[in-house]
Amino acid sequence: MTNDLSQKDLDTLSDDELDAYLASLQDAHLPDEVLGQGAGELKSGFVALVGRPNSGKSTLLNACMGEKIAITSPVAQTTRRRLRAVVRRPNTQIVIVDTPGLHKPKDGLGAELNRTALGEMSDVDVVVFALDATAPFGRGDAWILERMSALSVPKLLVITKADLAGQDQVHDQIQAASTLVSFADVMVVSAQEGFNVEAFVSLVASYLPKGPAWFPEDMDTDEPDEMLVAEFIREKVLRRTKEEVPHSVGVVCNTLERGKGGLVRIHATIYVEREGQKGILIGKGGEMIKRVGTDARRDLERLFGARVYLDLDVGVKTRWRDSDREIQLFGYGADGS
Ligand SMILES: Nc1nc2c(ncn2[C@@H]2O[C@H](COP(=O)(O)OP(=O)(O)OP(=O)(O)O)[C@@H](O)[C@H]2O)c(=O)[nH]1
Repeated sequence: MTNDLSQKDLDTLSDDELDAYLASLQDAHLPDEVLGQGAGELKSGFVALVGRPNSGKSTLLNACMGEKIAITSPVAQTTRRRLRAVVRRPNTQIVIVDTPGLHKPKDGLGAELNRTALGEMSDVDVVVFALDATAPFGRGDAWILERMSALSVPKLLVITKADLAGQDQVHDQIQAASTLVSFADVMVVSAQEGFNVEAFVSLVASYLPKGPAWFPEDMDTDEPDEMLVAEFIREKVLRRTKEEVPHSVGVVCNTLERGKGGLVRIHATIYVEREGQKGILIGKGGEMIKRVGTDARRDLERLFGARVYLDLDVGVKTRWRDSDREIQLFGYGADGS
């Protein structure tokens, strides 16, 4: 089909012909390296990491990236947004989509996180089920696998935290999961020790189609800087506080400015649900909030490769986890935007 049809010609095309014409135009404007010509054909696509909370999804994503993009913690439901990050290897671009852990929801936030994770499964080229080698296989896992079994894309099983488990445990997990889903492949990894991480990347890549580079060379994630900042700060709160405080925390990055000499100035507010939690988070003489700030600044300086001035304050938003509006304002769940 010719590349310069007039509007009149376009009006005469069927839907299929119009699709083909638009695709040919798009290809004509893409550079060779994007189309996978020249340097060799590119394999690329989207891969969803799903599983129960705490199964090690975000840690595995970071290990594949070789840098920290996703926040991790021992607190279940650490991940509250779908996060896309690009793992690059020669002639390969894998967009890994980290999703919130699927669980039985106790509030509006939990329900939204589940919706997000389930939604991502249906819109990718490959789905990877992350199963913690050390956590007893349970109804939660079975529930996720039932949903996965209906998908027509390749399904992979990754057994995580191999450094903590014996061979029998790993074997039992593989058996239990494989009775519910016919996996195209299985891989056992320890993201913490770097065991089989590269093999996992190669395995995933082998299931990707040939395609365009979905992300530009200099972009590792489509997550806005403000959101990464808010999440990095939230991670430090999760790691420093206990009991009900971690789940009640939401963080907003109010301003982020790059100043003279590369200094990045950030002002963020950490919200909790009750005055008592606010007291815990500030701590005696402001000790706790200072620690959170110091921890977060260290990570943020690594992220931006620049000095960071971090100004934190603490606010209260009563029962925000049951308010759809507040959940959206924080940017949690949904399509991650
Ligand atoms: N020993 C060991 N611990 C790990 C490994 N991978 C993850 N963990 C730990 O397991 C905990 C949960 O890891 P995350 O990566 O946050 O798990 P997640 O699946 O993203 O969790 P959610 O955000 O709740 O869905 C953290 O404390 C990690 O340090 C591993 O390979 N070995």
